[in-house]
Amino acid sequence: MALDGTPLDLCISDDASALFAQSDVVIDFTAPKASLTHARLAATHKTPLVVGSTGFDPDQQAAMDQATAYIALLQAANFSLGVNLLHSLVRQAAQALGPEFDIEILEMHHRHKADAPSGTALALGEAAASGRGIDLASHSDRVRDGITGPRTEGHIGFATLRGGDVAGEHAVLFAGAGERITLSHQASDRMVFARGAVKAALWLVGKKAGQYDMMDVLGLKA
Ligand SMILES: NC(=O)C1=CN([C@@H]2O[C@H](COP(=O)(O)OP(=O)(O)OC[C@H]3O[C@@H](n4cnc5c(N)ncnc54)[C@H](OP(=O)(O)O)[C@@H]3O)[C@@H](O)[C@H]2O)C=CC1
Ligand SMILES: O=C(O)C1=N[C@H](C(=O)O)C[C@H](O)C1
Repeated sequence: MALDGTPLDLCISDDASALFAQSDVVIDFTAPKASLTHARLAATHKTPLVVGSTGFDPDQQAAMDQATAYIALLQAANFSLGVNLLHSLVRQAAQALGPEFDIEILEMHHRHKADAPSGTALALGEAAASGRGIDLASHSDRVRDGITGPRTEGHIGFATLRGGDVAGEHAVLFAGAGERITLSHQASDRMVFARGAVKAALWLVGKKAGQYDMMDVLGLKA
């Protein structure tokens, strides 16, 4: 029942298997281990699945990828229009500016966030690395502490802030000699993620098994 008394027609249950069996599509924003369980249930019931959870380690992500042989799986670290557009802008800037510009990615989230750097920061890192033509895993500095020495040339740096109720802020800095460009996005309301996820779920129904992301939904694929 909504606050104004309107019936919501929602069913709340702890039977995930029944949920997957009876749904046209499922949206999951939980945590990596739970999302893996849900991907297995989705594969069993052939139910399309939208996943927003972040913080998967490489083995967990590989297991998620395997599910795409059986179901339409749409996974995205960020369901806002702005961040998905930012991916394209970052790739373009990284390519145009070249290696004389150092790339640093800064993110801030609310005090409850479990994973760092955020999934969005890592995805923006992937976009920058692809614009640069480098592999992110072997060209990133995710933590700096103590006598670190000079910046490692060509690496992409990450910095993480946590506090309060910040919905999600990301900035990608391109720092060169005598000038700096910053591309940034601020989410001021977590509803942008919820609305994006519902849009993605409606888009995913009826799609063949495979891997999809928010760029597919928004028509932003290069
Ligand atoms: N892609 C995007 O656009 C966005 C992604 N996220 C990501 O979504 C995830 C959740 O974030 P957030 O909502 O802030 O986190 P919360 O901790 O507020 O919510 C997580 C929810 O998942 C539930 N949950 C955890 N494990 C299970 C399980 N095994 N079975 C069923 N439910 C489970 C929790 O239930 P309980 O409370 O009972 O433990 C809780 O309700 C994070 O990984 C976050 O980074 C968040 C916002 C946007
Ligand atoms: O945990 C959050 O809140 C968010 N998580 C996602 C991430 O890790 O990038 C997306 C958004 O920034 C909010």
